[in-house]
Parts: sequence; structure tokens; C-alpha cells
Amino acid sequence: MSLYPELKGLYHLRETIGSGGFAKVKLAYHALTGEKVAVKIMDKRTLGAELPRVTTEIAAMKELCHQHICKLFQVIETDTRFFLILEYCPEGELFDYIVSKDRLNEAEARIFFRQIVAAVAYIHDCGFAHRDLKPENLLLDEDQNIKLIDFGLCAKPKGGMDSLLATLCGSPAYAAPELIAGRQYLANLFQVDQWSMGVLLYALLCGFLPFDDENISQLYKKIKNGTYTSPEWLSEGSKEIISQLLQVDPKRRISIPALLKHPWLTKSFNVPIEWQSKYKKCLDDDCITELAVHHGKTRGQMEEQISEWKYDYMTATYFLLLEKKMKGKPVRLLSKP
Ligand SMILES: COc1cc(O)cc(Nc2ccc(C(=O)Nc3ccccc3)c(OCCC[NH3+])c2)c1
Repeated sequence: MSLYPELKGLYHLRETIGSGGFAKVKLAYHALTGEKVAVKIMDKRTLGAELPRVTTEIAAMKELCHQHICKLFQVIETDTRFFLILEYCPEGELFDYIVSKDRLNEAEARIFFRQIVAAVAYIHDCGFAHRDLKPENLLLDEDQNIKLIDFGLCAKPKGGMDSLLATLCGSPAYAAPELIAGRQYLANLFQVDQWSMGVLLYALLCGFLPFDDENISQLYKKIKNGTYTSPEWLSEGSKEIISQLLQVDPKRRISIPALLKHPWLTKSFNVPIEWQSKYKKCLDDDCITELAVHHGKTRGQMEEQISEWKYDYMTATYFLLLEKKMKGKPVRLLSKP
């Protein structure tokens, strides 16, 4: 008797590859494509007060589709559990990679950091702030590309910046002070990710954290004052970009647009960071055709069904066929249902 009957025939579960507070992550194979996935399993009974984080994360991930963000393929919810079917990132955590190499040289840190900035620029453009950027939340796929994970703490201010700015632009004379402050608050909400990226870049280049102390109140004092030291191996360029990110005053912190064309990040690439999603908005013909043939439907019927983006098994199968195509594998399903 399978431990998780909900997955029977859909996913073949294998070993546990991670377990944290409220979740266990297992390796699995998607039955119809044979592609590997990660399955994050959460028990509702132990989630308790954390439950809103899961619904926040699921809502956010359904809106995010980017080459440097771990993709959500399917959500299975039962009375007692959540199953998130996620993109497989076999090279593990960036954290472990840094530790294995002690610290990274500028060229390698630059490659990773360009991908991290691209992912953050994309989620900010979608109206989200991640708010929990750290090496443990940056995984590596089989090509050592960055995949941002864990959107449990992300925030999407209701309607995002636009609706709030529209209110202010519409009739600022009538806007309440907290709304004006809210605007600053909202902007700052997004700026928190820049600070975390400063800590990340420092960790990549140094192999340890800029602010660290066993005593938590000492640690908070260092962070609030923004006091950190730069090791002698850091170049002037590295020290400069880190200091522009680790500005205590969020208004003085470098913006994402400025970061995208920052000389330290464009050095030896000579092009600004291409942060937009590489996923096409339109559906992929080969995947639609294979799915239509497999399910004995017309292409039109298949397109209509996929376009509902229900994050059911059909959504997962479409995305995993697309993954196969992007990896140069045949766009084929493995067996009849
Ligand atoms: C949006 O993507 C998310 C959200 C989320 O809340 C959690 C995760 N967690 C993941 C996703 C994938 C893996 C994974 O593929 N790991 C892995 C695979 C093969 C070998 C080694 C690691 C994952 O791993 C968790 C353990 C990493 N230390 C977590 C994604």
C-alpha cells in the first residue's frame, strides 16, 4: 500500500533529498515523461500557523515563470497534505558550493550574481518581494544555473506598486499620510531584497558573512549600523558594489535598474543583465501536438485545456515536455494513460 496514494501512477517517489521544519522534499519521476522532479510534502496538521505561508507561496509561484526561479509544476492538496511538484535542482544549494570552494573568485561570483539579480529583477517586475534571499534558498540545476526557491515569505503588496502610486497620482491632496508613508514603505519593502543580495555577494566573495555574532543583540546592532569589514582580497570594484547594496538607508541603496547595468556586473560581459523571462508567453506547438495525440483530442481542445493553467497533472506534463524540448530531448510521452 503506497504511503501517498494521491501520487499513484502519476509520480514514482524515490529517496528524500531534503527535510526542514514543516516539509520533506523527495526525488520523484513524472510517470508520463520520465523526467525527474522534486516533491515537497507538507502535513497540514504540523503546519499550523505556517499554513498561510504555503498558500502565499503557491499563489506566488503560479505567477512566476523564469529561467532562474525553481518552477512549480503541480499542486496536489488533500485533507491532510500539500504536495508541491517542483523543478529538480540536482547540484544542491549554492551555500554548499561556496563552502566546498571556501570562497569564489570574482569571475565565478559574477556569473552567479548576474543570475540572482536577474531573478530578483523579474520577481520585483511581477510585483513580488522575496524577503528571504540567502544561499540556502538558491539551488543549482544540472548546468550549475541558479534556481531561486522558497517563496513562503514573499510579499505582494495588494495590487502592487502601480495601484498605490495611481492612488497617489490620482489625488495626492486627499491621500492620508500613512498612504504617502505606505509608498515609502512599499518601495522599502522591495529594497529589502537589495540588502540581502549585498549579504549574498559578500558571502560569495568572502566565504563568510558580513554581519555575524553569536549574541543576537550584537548582531542586530551591527546590521542596524551597517558595520562590516572588507577582507584585503576584495577588489575596489567588489567593495564598491557591496557598499552600494549594504546601505542602511533604503533610499540610498542601489536600485534594481542601476544594478542591471552596474560596471561590476557588466565587466567582461559588456551587456546589461537580460533579466526578462526566457519562457515564451505562447504555447509550444510540439508539446501541444504530443499531448493532443496522447489524449485523443484536437490541438484546439488541448490548447484550451492547457491555457487554464490549473497546475494539475496536465500542467505538469506540459511543462515537463517543454523541459525535455529545451534540453534537446524528444518531445514524447512515455506510455498510454
Ligand atoms: C519554488 O521552488 C521551491 C519552493 C520551495 O518552497 C521549495 C523548493 N525546494 C526544493 C526544490 C528542489 C530541490 C531539489 O531538486 N533538490 C535536490 C535534487 C537532487 C539532488 C540534491 C538536491 C530541493 O532540494 C532540497 C534539498 C536541498 N538541500 C528543494 C523549491
